[in-house]
Amino acid sequence: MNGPREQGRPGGDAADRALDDALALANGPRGSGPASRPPGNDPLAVALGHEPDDRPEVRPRPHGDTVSWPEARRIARRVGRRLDARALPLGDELLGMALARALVALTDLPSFDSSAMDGWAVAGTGPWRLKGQALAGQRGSAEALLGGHAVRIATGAVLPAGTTAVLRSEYGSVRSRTDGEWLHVLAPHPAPRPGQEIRRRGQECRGGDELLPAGAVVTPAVLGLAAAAGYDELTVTMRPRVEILVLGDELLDHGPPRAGRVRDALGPMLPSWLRALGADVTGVRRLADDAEVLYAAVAASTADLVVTTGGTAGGPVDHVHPVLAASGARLLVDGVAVRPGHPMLLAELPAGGLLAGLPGNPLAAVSGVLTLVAPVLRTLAGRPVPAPYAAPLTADVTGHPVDTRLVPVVFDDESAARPLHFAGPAMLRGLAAADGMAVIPPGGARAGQETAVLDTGALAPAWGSGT
Ligand SMILES: Nc1nc2c(c(=O)[nH]1)N[C@H]1C(S)=C(S)[C@@H](COP(=O)(O)OP(=O)(O)OC[C@H]3O[C@@H](n4cnc5c(N)ncnc54)[C@H](O)[C@@H]3O)O[C@H]1N2
Ligand code: MOO
Repeated sequence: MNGPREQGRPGGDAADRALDDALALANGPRGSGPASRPPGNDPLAVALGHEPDDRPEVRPRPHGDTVSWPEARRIARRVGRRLDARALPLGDELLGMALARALVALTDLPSFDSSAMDGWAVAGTGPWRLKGQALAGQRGSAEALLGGHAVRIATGAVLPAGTTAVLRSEYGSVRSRTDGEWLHVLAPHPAPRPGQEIRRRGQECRGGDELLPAGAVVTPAVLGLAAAAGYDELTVTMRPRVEILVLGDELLDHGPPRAGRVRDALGPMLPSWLRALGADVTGVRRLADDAEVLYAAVAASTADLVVTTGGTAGGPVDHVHPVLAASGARLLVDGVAVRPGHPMLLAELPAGGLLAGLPGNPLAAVSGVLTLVAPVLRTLAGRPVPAPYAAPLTADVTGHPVDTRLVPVVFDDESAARPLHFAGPAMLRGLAAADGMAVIPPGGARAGQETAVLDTGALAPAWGSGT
């Protein structure tokens, strides 16, 4: 606040003070936590399957019993349990993890009265006899400042007892006289008010105050706050361990598509996407279209969530359903009324892990990430349900008669959502240019209609809230 243009500006300090007071008080003593859970009657939250839900356990579904898109999201949110918590040292590894316990202030912050400016700590009215100096990091002087005395002081230095105000350096001048150095207020600045430029102990919080609630996602700012508050480690919910199995004999891992074969688009895309949603991706394996190979891979996996791609439909080499049946898995979602992506599924494996079966068409697989994988990961990782986001559409979007559609959109200058072309189930061209996926209800949506938009993570860093 005291940049070069502020220097010597009469009245500038009053403006600074008003702003400082406003900033200190803006969020009240509780601060602002992560997005609070949307209330149960918020239609947008209901449309996204976000509303609070205390129904009993999710039941297995008969084969092929398609559920609505919001219901699939609700089921996915409720099937897993929050993973164990662990204390980890303050560092990058924590980014994107959720606090398992509230972050509670260990001490008052600031923990001592200090100077907010470089200048002089003064006691009483001036001119002041000047003696000594106090620097940041030094223990406070044992000697109290007497009335009519001043000491040179640096920003952040402990305030000597007896200080009534700090005069910032650009507002004062020191004159040498035979009886020593004397500090005067430089005209036209007023004499400092009692308490001026003093950073009081406990201004930001008192020891024991909740700085952030449990569930808050660790961001760079949270790391900074935790360090400032004196933490060396944070107790966070473990990242869900995810194994990705990419199925399909037709897939190539290098060079252009050729001879009836296509490049694997999901192996390169899914790991970073799932990491951005809080997962620890333990492996990505390409598997042949062979039921025994898939059975063995699923049986051997110790991941919290196995994600398969391809093989969910009823084609001659679509082995996901038969392998799940042979494994004794419980199908929790078997088909969702959404385009693209309707053959997606979610199952509980006998050993307790979960399996999300994503369709092979690449945009359909992304639909499965947004519908099933993101809510499952959020629950396992203890992350809060993000606040729903809606934007008006710039154009009519044709709907499916009974299914929800997910359509890639880009935000225009007015933050309206413009539907993109090249949004077929096998295409990624629209998605790659998109800011998010609009949720088009059955029957379609008109231009100007407020529509929920899911974050597709184009700009979201690894600690982003996900969808
Ligand atoms: N008789 C029916 N056939 C299909 C139906 C249906 O309801 N009845 N649904 C269609 C829909 S919709 C989808 S989506 C797909 C889902 O099929 P699968 O999950 O079994 O996927 P695959 O058959 O293995 O592959 C579909 C398509 O995607 C290509 N693919 C697969 N993996 C990748 C990858 N990693 N990278 C790029 N492309 C990939 C694959 O080559 C196929 O072209 O079923 C429809 N059929
Ligand atoms: O589920 Mo498929 O989505 O339309 O390609």
